[in-house]
Amino acid sequence: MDNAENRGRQSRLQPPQVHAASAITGPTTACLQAISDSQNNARAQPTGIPQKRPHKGSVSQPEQKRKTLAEKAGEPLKPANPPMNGNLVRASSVKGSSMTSLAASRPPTSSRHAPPGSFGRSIGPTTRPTSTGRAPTSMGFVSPNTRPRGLTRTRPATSMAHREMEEEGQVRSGKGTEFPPVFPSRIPQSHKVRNAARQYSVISQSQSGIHSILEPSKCLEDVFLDNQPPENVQEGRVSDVPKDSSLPIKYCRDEAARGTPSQPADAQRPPPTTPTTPPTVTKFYAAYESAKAKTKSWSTLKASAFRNYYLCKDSTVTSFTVSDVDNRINQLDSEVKAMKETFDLTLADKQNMEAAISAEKRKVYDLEMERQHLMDHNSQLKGQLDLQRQENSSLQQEKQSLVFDLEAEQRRQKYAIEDRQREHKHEVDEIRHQFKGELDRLVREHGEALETLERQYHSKLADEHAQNSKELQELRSKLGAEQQDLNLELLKKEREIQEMRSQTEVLKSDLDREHTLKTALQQQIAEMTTTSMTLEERLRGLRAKIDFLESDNKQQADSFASMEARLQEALQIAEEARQKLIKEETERRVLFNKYQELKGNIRVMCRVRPVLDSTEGEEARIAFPDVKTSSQIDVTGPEEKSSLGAISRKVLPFEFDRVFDPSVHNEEVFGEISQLVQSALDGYNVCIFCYGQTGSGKTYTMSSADGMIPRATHMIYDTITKLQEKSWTYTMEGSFVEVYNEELHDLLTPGRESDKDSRKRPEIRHDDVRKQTTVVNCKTVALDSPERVEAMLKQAQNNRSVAATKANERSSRSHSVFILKLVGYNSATGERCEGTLNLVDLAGSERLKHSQAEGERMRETQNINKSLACLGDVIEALGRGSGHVPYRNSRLTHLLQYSLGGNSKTLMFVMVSPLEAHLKETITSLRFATKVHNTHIGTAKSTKKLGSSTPDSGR
Ligand SMILES: Nc1ncnc2c1ncn2[C@@H]1O[C@H](COP(=O)(O)OP(=O)(O)OP(=O)(O)O)[C@@H](O)[C@H]1O
Repeated sequence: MDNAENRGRQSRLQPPQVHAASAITGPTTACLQAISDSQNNARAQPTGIPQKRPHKGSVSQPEQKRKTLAEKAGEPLKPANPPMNGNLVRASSVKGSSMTSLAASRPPTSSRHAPPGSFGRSIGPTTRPTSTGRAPTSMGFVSPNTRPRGLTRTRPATSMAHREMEEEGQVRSGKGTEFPPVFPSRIPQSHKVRNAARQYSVISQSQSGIHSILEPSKCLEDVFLDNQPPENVQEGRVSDVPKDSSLPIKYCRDEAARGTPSQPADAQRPPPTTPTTPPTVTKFYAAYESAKAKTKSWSTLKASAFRNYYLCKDSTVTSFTVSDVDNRINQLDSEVKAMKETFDLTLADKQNMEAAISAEKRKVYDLEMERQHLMDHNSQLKGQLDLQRQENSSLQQEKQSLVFDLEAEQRRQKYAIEDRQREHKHEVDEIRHQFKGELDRLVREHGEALETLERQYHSKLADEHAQNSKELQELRSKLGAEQQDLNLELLKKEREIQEMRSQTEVLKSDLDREHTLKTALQQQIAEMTTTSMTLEERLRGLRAKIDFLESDNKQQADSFASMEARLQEALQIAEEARQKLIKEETERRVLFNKYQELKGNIRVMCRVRPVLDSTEGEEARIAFPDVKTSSQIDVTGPEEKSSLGAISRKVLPFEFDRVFDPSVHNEEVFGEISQLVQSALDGYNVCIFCYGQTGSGKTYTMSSADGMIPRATHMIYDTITKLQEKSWTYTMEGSFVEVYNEELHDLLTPGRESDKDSRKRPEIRHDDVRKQTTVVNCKTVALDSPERVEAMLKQAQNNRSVAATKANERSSRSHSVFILKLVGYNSATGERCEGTLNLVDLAGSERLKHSQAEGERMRETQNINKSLACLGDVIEALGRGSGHVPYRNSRLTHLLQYSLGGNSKTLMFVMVSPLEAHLKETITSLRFATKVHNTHIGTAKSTKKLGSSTPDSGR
C-alpha cells in the first residue's frame, strides 16, 4: 500500500459520533484511543484483530450486509460480550491457537472484570490504579519499556498487543495468531498478497511453535486501512470485540472507505507513517504475484461465480474465461482440500492448545486454590496475630496497672516503714532515757557499794599485808640466814674443789714429775745402790776404822762431808746423762731419716707365698740364689720353642731390696718394714702397698691377723710407750677406705651409706702446707688401744666382704687403703711431728692384660688398669725427678699424693704366686716391680740392671 492512498483514505475517516462514543464503555473508548494513537504514530502498530470466523470447510462465508455508521448508531447498544479474561489473552500467545479457538474456549462465565485476587485480575483490562508504575503480573505482560500512561487512563483491552508491538517493532511482524483467510474482492491485490503471505506465515509459524496474538491485528490493520474490513472484525483487541460488534470505529472506517463525509480527522491526527513491509511478506508477495498471474482468470471467474461483490463498481474484472472452468474448479477443489488440511491441522493445534490451556487452567486453578489456602492461612494467622496483639495490649495494660499498684504499695510501705521508724525512734529514746536514769542510779549505788567494799577490803588487805609482811620478813630473815649459810658452805665447797683441782693439778704435775724423776731416780737408785754397796763396804771399813779411831771424832766428820759431796756429784752426772739421752733421740731421728733416704725413698720387696696344698697345681720353678742378702729371685720362664724346634725355658732373675721366700713369715717381713713405721712415727708420710695377681698373698701380708697393719699398730703402740720416757706423746687416728671403679668408699661406715647418697661420699682434701691428705665424709677412729685397731680391721673386712658378696670378688677388684695418722708432741723439747702411714692392698693385677671381661667387669678392669698404670706413671715421674707428677690421673694416686713423693717413703711389695699356672702373671708382676725398683732415687741399687738370663737345660 502506498502512503498517498492511505493518507487519502484516512482523511476521509469520520470521527465517531458523540452519542456513539458516549455509549462506549471506558475500556472501549480507551481501546479506540489506543487504536487511533497507534495508527497516527506508526502503521507498524496494528490495532485490529479479525473477528472470529467460522471455518466449516468453505473458504469464506458470504458477508452480511454491512450497515452504515448511522444505522449502527441508531441501533440500541448490544450488551458487550464478556471481555476476554486472562485465560483467553494468555491463550492467544499459545502456539498454534487461533482466534476462533480462543474465542471458543473462552469460558462463558468469565468476566472482564475478574474478582479481586483472581488470576484474571493480573492481566484483565480492569481499571488501573493511579500509580506511575505498573506492577508486574504473573503472566509477564509488563515490559520494562512500558511507556508512561496517564494516571486516570483506562487500560484498553488491546494495550497488550500495542505494548508488544511497541517493544518488538516490526521484527515480529511475521508472527501472529492464525486467523481465517480473508478474500475480500475489494481489497487491492497488494493487500491480498500481503494477507496471503501472512496467512502462510501464520500457518507455518503456528506449526513451528511461534505464535502471537499481535500479528492478526497488524494484518487486519494493513488490510482495513485501505478497505472495509469484513464484518465482525473490529479494530483493537479481539477480546474487546463482540462477535457482532458494531462499534462506531468500524463504521467510521466504512464511511471513510465509501467516501461518506465525516469529521475531518487529518487536522487532529498526525499523518500516518509508511508501514514497513516485512521481508517475509515481501517474499510471499512475490509468490502471490506469480500465482495471481496464473489464477487471474479463475479469480475473476470465482468472483463472478460466487461473489457478486466483485461485480461492483470497483471490480476490476474485465474478462471471463469460460472454457477453463472445469480445470479451474479442479484447482479450486485442490486448493480447498489444501485449505481443509490446513484447517484440520489448525484444529488439531487448537485441540492441543485447548488441552494445554485446560492443563494450565488446572494449574492456575491449583495455584489459585493454593493461594486461596495460603490467604486463608494468612488471614488466620493475621487473626491470631490480632488476637495476640489484643492480648498483649491487655497484658500491657494489666502490667501497667500492676506497676502502678506496686508503686503505690511501695510508697505505702515506705511511708509505713518511716512511720514505724519514727515510732521506734521515739520508743528507743524513751527507753534509753529511762535506762539512762536507771543506769545512773545503779552506777551510783554500785559505786557506793564498791567504795564500801573497797574500804572494807582495803582495811582487810592492809591487815593481811601487814601480817604477811611480818611473816615474809621473818621468812626472809630466816631464808637470808639459811642462804648465807649455804653460800658460805658453797664457797667453802668451791674453795675445796678449787683446792682439790689445784692439788690434783699439782699432784698430776708432781706425779708426772715424780714419774719422770722416778725413772731417773731408779737409775740413780741403781747407781746409788751400787754406790751404796760400795759405801757399805767402805762403811764397814770405816766402822772398823771408827772402832779403831773411836777416840778421833774430827776425822769422822771429814769423812761424812766427803761422802755427801760424792753423792751430789753422782746426781749431777745422772741428770747430765738424761739430757744427753734426749739429745741423742733427736739425733737418732735425724740420722735414721738420713739412713732411710740413703736406702731409697722407694723400695721394692718381693714375697713368694707358699703352696697351700697339692691341689693348687704344679709349682713354678722359682729360686732364691742370694742366700746372704736375700735380694734376688730367679723365675724359670715358660717353655719357648726355638727355630730348630728345641724347647727351652729361660731363667729370669729379678733383684729387689729384699726377696722373701715362701718360708718367711710375716714377722720377718715386718722386721724389714718396721723402720718405715718408725719413720711414720718420726713425722714422715709412709706408703706401703702390695702389688700382685689375685691369690698371691696381698691381703694375707697386709691385713691378716699378724699382717703388716696389726704389727705396725702394735709396734707403734710399743714405740709410743717407749717414747713417752723421752717426753713424747702421740695421738693415733685410723681410717679405712676403698677405691672401687674410681670412687672412694668408706669401709668403716656400716651399711655403706656413702654409696647411696652422693653427698656423703668420701672426698679427698689436700693440705699443701702441711703436706697432709684428709678424706672428708670418712669415719676416723681414734686408735688409743691395740684392741681398737683389731676391731677396726674386723669391721673393714666385714664391710668389704658384704660388698664382695654382692659384687663377686670385690676384694680382688678394689684397692683398700688403711690410713694411720700419727701426731706426736715432745713436752720436754716442744717438738711436734705429724706423719701418715698408708697401707695399701691393691686390686689384682692379673686383669691388666688377660681379662676378657664385658659390661660391668670391663668397666672394673678398665678402672683397675687405669689406676695401676697411673701408679706406675707416678712412680716413674718421681724417679725421673719430673716437675709434674700425674697424681690426679687416678683416684688412688690422688689419695696417695703426699705419700708417694717428696719426703715420703714408699715401699712396694710385689707378691708372687708359687704356681706354674700363674707363671705369666708372676713374670709380669716382677717386671713391673723391677721397673719401679729401677726408679729408686739416691740409691746405688737404683742403677742396677737385670742380669742376663741363664738358659735352662732343655727337656
Ligand atoms: N705367706 C703365706 N703363708 C701362708 N698362706 C698364705 C701366704 N700368703 C697367702 N696365703 C694364703 O693364700 C691365699 C690367698 O691369699 P690372699 O687372699 O692374701 O691373696 P690376695 O692377693 O690378697 O688375693 P686377692 O687379690 O683376691 O685379695 C689365702 O688363703 C692366704 O691365707
